[in-house]
Amino acid sequence: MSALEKSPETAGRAPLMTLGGVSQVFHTKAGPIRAVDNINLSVNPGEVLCLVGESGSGKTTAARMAAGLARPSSGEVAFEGTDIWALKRDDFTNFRRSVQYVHQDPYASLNPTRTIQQTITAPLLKHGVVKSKKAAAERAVELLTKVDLTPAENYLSKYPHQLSGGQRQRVAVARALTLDPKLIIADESTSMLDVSIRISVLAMLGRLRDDLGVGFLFITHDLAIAKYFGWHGKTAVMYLGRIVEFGPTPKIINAPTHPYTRALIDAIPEPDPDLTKTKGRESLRSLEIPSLAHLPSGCTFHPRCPLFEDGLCDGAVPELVTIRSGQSAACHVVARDGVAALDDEARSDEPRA
Ligand SMILES: Nc1ncnc2c1ncn2[C@@H]1O[C@H](COP(=O)(O)OP(=O)(O)OP(=O)(O)O)[C@@H](O)[C@H]1O
Repeated sequence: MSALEKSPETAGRAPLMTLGGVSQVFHTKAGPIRAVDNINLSVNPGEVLCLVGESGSGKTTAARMAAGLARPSSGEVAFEGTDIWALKRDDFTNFRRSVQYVHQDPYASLNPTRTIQQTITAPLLKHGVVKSKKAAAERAVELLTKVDLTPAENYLSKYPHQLSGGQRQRVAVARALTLDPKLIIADESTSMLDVSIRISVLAMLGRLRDDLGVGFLFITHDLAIAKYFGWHGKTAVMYLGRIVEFGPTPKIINAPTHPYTRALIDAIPEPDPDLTKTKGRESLRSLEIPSLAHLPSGCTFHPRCPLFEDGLCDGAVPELVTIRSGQSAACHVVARDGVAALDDEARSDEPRA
């Protein structure tokens, strides 16, 4: 199944969000760089889609296009079946209300001169969600309680600098909920927090995911976090602007079919250092990530890939094709030989050359 195909239960309904053949080119001093290259993705109502990849793989650029914060160089971003860049002004405003972006660094996104109450009530009043300041204050208390900032009254008069990182992130989530979004885009929203706080914020987000039925586009560089948050959803793995593997999260974690996904999974540390898996790293031909300004030909993973075959992998760009039910990968060797190619690699210490 390609990233755009619909599952039987959603067939006939437009996905909530679709990125169709979307690219983003930035013109830099080093020349044009294709930060996102022709990606296809969709999120259905209430579904979690995790976008995973190393730093610089294009996750934030893709997320900003999904949120309507940046216009793609080519391709279509559709919300509930309609191209967002063809929407009339009022409809675009409604779209922006329906899709809320929760940023990695809440300190940068919360206004330092506004109290928490002002932060939460401003969008409620601006968009006419409530009729009076009193109703807005009551709703602020409800929303702060929803994100586990209790008793909420203790937080209303505080400023962002008086809160911890975890508390600020909860305020950012509460603010995102003010306009009853249908989709929340959470961009590395726990990566700056200490581990124990990260887990409690993730647990809170997980509860909202289950209780509110909101769709999530969940961006992380950490497959372990995608596993935790998106187990019942789908995961797309990005590498240098392209999607290299897509499928249900349990399949991506337990039975990855792209050598890059396997390397990412092998790099997840085990709690016991003696058990730390490093095999994937060892079998990579190079640890260096190529520059977007000078991309390798063909499959851009080929200079690092343990399955590299001369003339095949450095030729054409591999398409994302179904490898097994519901799971697709962009790898010439796996597309040709099936997952047996990966088993061969596991049996051999020597990379193919
Ligand atoms: N406005 C811009 N102008 C030029 N280059 C940009 C711009 N925004 C992003 N890039 C480049 O595009 C590439 C992808 O960046 P992006 O932030 O989308 O990646 P990412 O996967 O989200 O990484 P990170 O996890 O570090 O945020 C990077 O090489 C980045 O330097």
